[in-house]
Order: sequence, then C-alpha cells, then structure tokens
Amino acid sequence: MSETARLMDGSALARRIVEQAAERAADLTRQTGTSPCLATVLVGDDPASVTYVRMKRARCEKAGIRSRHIALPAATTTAELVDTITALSHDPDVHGILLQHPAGPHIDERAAFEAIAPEKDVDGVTCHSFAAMSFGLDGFASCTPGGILRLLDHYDVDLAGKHAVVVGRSAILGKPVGMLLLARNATVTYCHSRTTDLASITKEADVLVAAVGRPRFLHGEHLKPGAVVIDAGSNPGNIGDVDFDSARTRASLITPVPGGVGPMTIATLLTQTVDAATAQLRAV
Ligand SMILES: Nc1nc2c(c(=O)[nH]1)N[C@@H](CN(C=O)c1ccc(C(=O)N[C@@H](CCC(=O)O)C(=O)O)cc1)CN2
Repeated sequence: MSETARLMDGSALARRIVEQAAERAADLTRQTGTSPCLATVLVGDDPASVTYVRMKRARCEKAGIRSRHIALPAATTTAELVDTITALSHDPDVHGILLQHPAGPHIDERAAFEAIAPEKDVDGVTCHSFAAMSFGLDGFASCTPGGILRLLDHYDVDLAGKHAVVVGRSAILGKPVGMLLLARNATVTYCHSRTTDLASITKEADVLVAAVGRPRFLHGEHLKPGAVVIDAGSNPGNIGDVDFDSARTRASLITPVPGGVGPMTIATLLTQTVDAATAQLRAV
C-alpha cells in the first residue's frame, strides 16, 4: 500500500491527444479542402451544460475543427429536437453531432440520441455505438468511458483478471465503461442506488470507477488499499464523486477533479470527430 496515491494527470494527456487531433485535422483539411465539423446541440440554458459546450467548442477551434452550434429553447419538444438532429444527420458538411446531456426532463433523450446517424455519433451515445463497442466492433466509444480507458492505458494499468467496480449505471457513463473494462478482461461489478452494503463491494475493487453524480459520495473507507480510483464525477463547483483527501491515502493511483477524467472526455470527442470526418471525406 502506498502512503499517497500517484495522480493520473488527465489534463496533460488530453493536451497531447488534442495536439494529435489538430495535426490530423490539418492534414485532412490540406488533402480534402474541407475541415472537420462538429455540430453541438444544446437545449435550454443549464449553466453547467452551457459551460461544457463552450469548452468543447473552444477546444475544437484550437484544434482546427469547425463547430456549428444549435441553441434550442428549453421548451423545445422531442419531435422538434429529433427533426433538428435528423437534418444534421443528413447534412454532408457536418461530420459529428453532439447533443449535450441532460436535454431536459420533458425530452425523450433516447429518441433524440437515436436520430444521430451512426457514422456521425462521435459522442458514442446511440444504441448502435453501444452495441458495436460491447461486441468489440468498429464504432465510437462514449467519450468519458473512452477517455477513462485511454488514461488507464497511459498509466499502464493492467486490467486483465482485475476486479473493476463501477458505481453508477447511466447510459453514457456507467454502463459503457463497464463494457469497455469487460472487453479488457476485467471482472466487472456494477453498483447502483439499490445496491445493498456498497462498501463491502467497493472494498473488493482493484479498480474503482465512481460515476454516481453525487459529490464526495465515496471515501477512503470504501477502498481496498492500493486500488486504482477513477473519479468520473463532475458535480457543481468541480467536485468529484470521491472524497479526494481520504481516498488518496489508500489508493495507488487516482484521478483528480478537476484535471482528471473531464479533459479526457473532450479530447476523446475531438479525436472521434476527426475520425468521423476522415471516414466521411475520404469516402467522397
Ligand atoms: N452528450 C454528452 N453530455 C454529457 C457528457 C458527455 O460526454 N456527452 N458528459 C458530461 C459532462 N461533460 C461533457 O459534456 C464534461 C464534464 C467536465 C469536463 C471537464 O473538463 N471538467 C474540467 C473542469 C471544468 C472547468 O474547468 O470548469 C475538469 O474536470 O478538469 C468536460 C466535459 C455530462 N454531459
């Protein structure tokens, strides 16, 4: 057991990944005369969502990726949102589509996500992408899970035979990250709001992924000594799902918030946008 865990620096790794995406975007633009384009769709004005979309667009701009922003009023209906996304799916000048989650309580978000053409699903949110990822076929990973795996690889975390515990089961985070860990031969346990005696399970985790969306929900006492701790929480005020101070005295490796998983989410989105544009522009 280590005294203090080593930090997994998502900001630094994400910077390198974005630089690589920028080089590939420049090459593609030179070769085809068209730069990659990401459409960002935001329903309403939730402050956190506005910030995340702004961050995504700013990083696109730095990387030579165009973004086309569609801001829809909070009262937008599911049918209107589906129509908007369907039009983007058919627009040859748009290579990737991002619908910021949450789209609002009255929206059927699954219906809206499914209007994204699979080849433009750079955020990895459609059933097609989830199935392809689960079966190990070509397709786009959900961005936060994809970023987490990249971070684990960068820090040489060998997942085969390890017990990975995922706390949370959301469609774009908990469920897909478990599938990616399973594909690396980890033994995966999902925990959620109905799990009884959560600590007895998390204490068995070699790798713990916190994806609950509740500030400082997991503490040092929830951890096995030496565990690798991935905090995928992004709660208001930049507070993670893990109590960092108590967790870092038991973990061997840990992601900070901010500066851990968050930047990897955006780096994955940019990489996948360039991948999508490359496939679409080369096919012309
Ligand atoms: N359609 C999607 N919606 C949402 C996703 C997603 O992947 N696709 N993920 C989350 C939020 N999210 C991206 O949208 C996100 C959260 C946090 C960060 C991030 O980089 N955070 C920084 C700190 C933020 C700051 O500096 O203000 C960090 O952790 O260092 C990026 C993306 C929900 N919705």
